[in-house]
Amino acid sequence: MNNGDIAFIGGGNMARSLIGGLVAQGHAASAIRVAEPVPALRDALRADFGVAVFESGAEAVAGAGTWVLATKPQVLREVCETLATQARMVRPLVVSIAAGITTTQIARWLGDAGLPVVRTMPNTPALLGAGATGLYANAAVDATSRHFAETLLSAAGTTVWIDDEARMDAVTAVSGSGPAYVFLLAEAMIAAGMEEGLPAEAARALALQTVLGAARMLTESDVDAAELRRRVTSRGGTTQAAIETFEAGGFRALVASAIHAARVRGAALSAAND
Ligand SMILES: NC(=O)C1=CN([C@@H]2O[C@H](COP(=O)(O)OP(=O)(O)OC[C@H]3O[C@@H](n4cnc5c(N)ncnc54)[C@H](OP(=O)(O)O)[C@@H]3O)[C@@H](O)[C@H]2O)C=CC1
Ligand SMILES: O=C(O)[C@@H]1CCC=N1
Repeated sequence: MNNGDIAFIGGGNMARSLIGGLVAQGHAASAIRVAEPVPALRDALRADFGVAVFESGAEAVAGAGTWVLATKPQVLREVCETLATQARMVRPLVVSIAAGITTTQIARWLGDAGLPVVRTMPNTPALLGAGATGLYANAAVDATSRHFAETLLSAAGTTVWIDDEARMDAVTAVSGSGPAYVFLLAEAMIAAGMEEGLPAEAARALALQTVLGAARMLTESDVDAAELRRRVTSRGGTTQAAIETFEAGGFRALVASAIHAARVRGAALSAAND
């Protein structure tokens, strides 16, 4: 990696997933610096990945050419304003993973409207290198920094560039929050299997392998989701009974409403924390 050390501001769930992905891909742990106020999280990051940990952001960014903003959106303004003096001196490449917060807000809070900022939206499967990340670069990001940001997030899985920043809230709603939807489906399938008489362990083993196997079929074959679904659904059979129940209950509209609510919440986070 070029651009010097990478400083993470915030060492919580998502930063941990990204750091895990980077280290697993062979990125030098000694070149990763993390600011995290919670001592137990700092200790775990150091023990698990060998990264350098600090209590304050000011210490973590010293010598780092790339800053990854990984705190909650609600504290990001304060975090940026604390680092503004160093940002004006260093002019780092800033990579944000915060939901909702725009590149314009980040550059303004860091005290330099011309700062290169890449707004990204990863997801937690990054920990396994199986994440999906949408990226948007503001006009100040040059080709080298764009490539660097993509390399950094590639350690977490697949990357997709988004040209219009307004669409980043839709990325958040589909893939940023998306793992939770799949986990909810898995929870519901396990609970329903138990209600139908399966032992808990059997329900869990069968539901989880089904999610994994179906995800592999979706990604490893050329056949689209609708056709894969049709191939499971024998006319007059058990799947048809289940799918008709989903459709009658408004499953597609419910998914659309949930994803819309997430997108709207992303936009609201931007306004509420400005
Ligand atoms: N979780 C996910 O699946 C995804 C999250 N994101 C985004 O990632 C960001 C982080 O989310 P997530 O990891 O879930 O949240 P976490 O709360 O797990 O992590 C954020 C961490 O930052 C710490 N923190 C707070 N203030 C500071 C500060 N001034 N300097 C350094 N660290 C600080 C928090 O400590 P404390 O708890 O004491 O406040 C916390 O440990 C959010 O902006 C979110 O939108 C993006 C994609 C997916
Ligand atoms: O729930 C959230 O706000 C964050 C952003 C995407 C996933 N988790």
